[in-house]
Amino acid sequence: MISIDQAKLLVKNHVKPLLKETIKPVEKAGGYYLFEDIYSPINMPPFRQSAMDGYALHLHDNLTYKLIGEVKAGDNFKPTLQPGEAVRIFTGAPVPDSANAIMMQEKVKVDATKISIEEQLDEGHNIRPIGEQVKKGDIALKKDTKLTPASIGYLLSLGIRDVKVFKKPTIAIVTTGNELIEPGQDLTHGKIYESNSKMLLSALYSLKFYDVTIHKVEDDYQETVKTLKSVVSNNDLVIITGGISVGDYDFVGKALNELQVDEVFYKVKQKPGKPLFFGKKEDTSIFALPGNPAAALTCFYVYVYIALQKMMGIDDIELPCVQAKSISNFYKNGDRPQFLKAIFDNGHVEILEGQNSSMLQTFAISNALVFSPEEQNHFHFGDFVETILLPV
Ligand SMILES: Nc1nc2c(c(=O)[nH]1)N[C@H]1C(S)=C(S)[C@@H](COP(=O)(O)OP(=O)(O)OC[C@H]3O[C@@H](n4cnc5c(N)ncnc54)[C@H](O)[C@@H]3O)O[C@H]1N2
Ligand code: MOO
Repeated sequence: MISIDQAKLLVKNHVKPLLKETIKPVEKAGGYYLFEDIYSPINMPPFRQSAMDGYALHLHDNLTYKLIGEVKAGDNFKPTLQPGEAVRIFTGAPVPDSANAIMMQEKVKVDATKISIEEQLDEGHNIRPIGEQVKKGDIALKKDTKLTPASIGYLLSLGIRDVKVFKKPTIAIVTTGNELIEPGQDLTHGKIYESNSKMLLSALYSLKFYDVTIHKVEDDYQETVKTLKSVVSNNDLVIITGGISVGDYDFVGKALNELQVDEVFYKVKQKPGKPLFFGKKEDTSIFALPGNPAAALTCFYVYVYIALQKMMGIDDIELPCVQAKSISNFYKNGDRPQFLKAIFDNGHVEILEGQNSSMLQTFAISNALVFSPEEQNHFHFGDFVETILLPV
């Protein structure tokens, strides 16, 4: 059995960045990382733009101007202004070449075709220059930039419709067990509702990994081999739950062995999630998480998360961890280091009841996992504890 730190390091060392590219419509590229620098195809703004509703002026040394016309947003109208002339203008409208300042309308008195302004203006006042944000041909966004709603808006404002981004992994989730039935079916004796697959799917979606398929196998060796063979050869990442312990019907380990998946580790000294398996077959990473739902989700956040980040080429690859003040007393049984379901709030953390690896009831209201190291078997109210913040 290896330690948690050894297991994390093995995941970090064995998972390589995918470095594959794909082209996405900009609006569907949120959460992806740019595969290459993007050069701006246009100046932004593309023309001298008015920043205010008001009057565009050809400045002279007097506070009175002659009004000679109007330019609205969207107009392709280019009046020529002599010194001392003005046009009515609106926010976003193209400023005539011969106008060199805009006075906001609140500071203008209008008298038919004459206007007077309160004070002299500097050249360029309230005019957004051409290319103020980015110039045509300059780098708009650099390779490796993560696309956010703002960067998507920015790229669209430059007229860019598709972007080349790093491909995200293709992921298969596999559940195992004869006892599993779908919500909606009758709960006959001995059966339970299958929850791990969509719980993990939802965790993947919340991290913006969408290329995910779900596969279900019964506790049957041949069926397990057949399904695992197919998913291992067709995905970058395989996440199996259940069937990895030592029972007579736990076929996952044997099947992975038959498929010549290289075992990187099996069994980690931790609670929950002791029978965690991690292996590789060529470039595919394979995790077999324990079937117990809270153990499966904890292992997802602690280990699978690292693999996902590594595949995306991200260096800062663990979930954020802070020191928080415990508002609970906690006593640990046994010597395994433990991840504890908890609620973090403004520097304080409450360790919840129901820490058993089969229980989601308190995980359902958790937003953090408190780490209880091997050597520490209790926490008291007021102690500072290592707290992993979950992306929920
Ligand atoms: N003799 C031993 N028995 C067990 C050991 C051990 O060391 N020696 N370890 C225990 C620990 S710790 C864990 S964790 C479990 C892990 O077992 P498996 O990974 O083989 O998981 P299963 O037995 O298939 O399932 C465990 C539990 O979880 C439920 N389950 C499974 N899949 C789902 C799903 N998709 N949705 C909802 N619930 C699921 C399943 O019904 C079981 O109740 O082994 C211990 N045993
Ligand atoms: O390792 Mo298991 O997840 O403790 O129940």
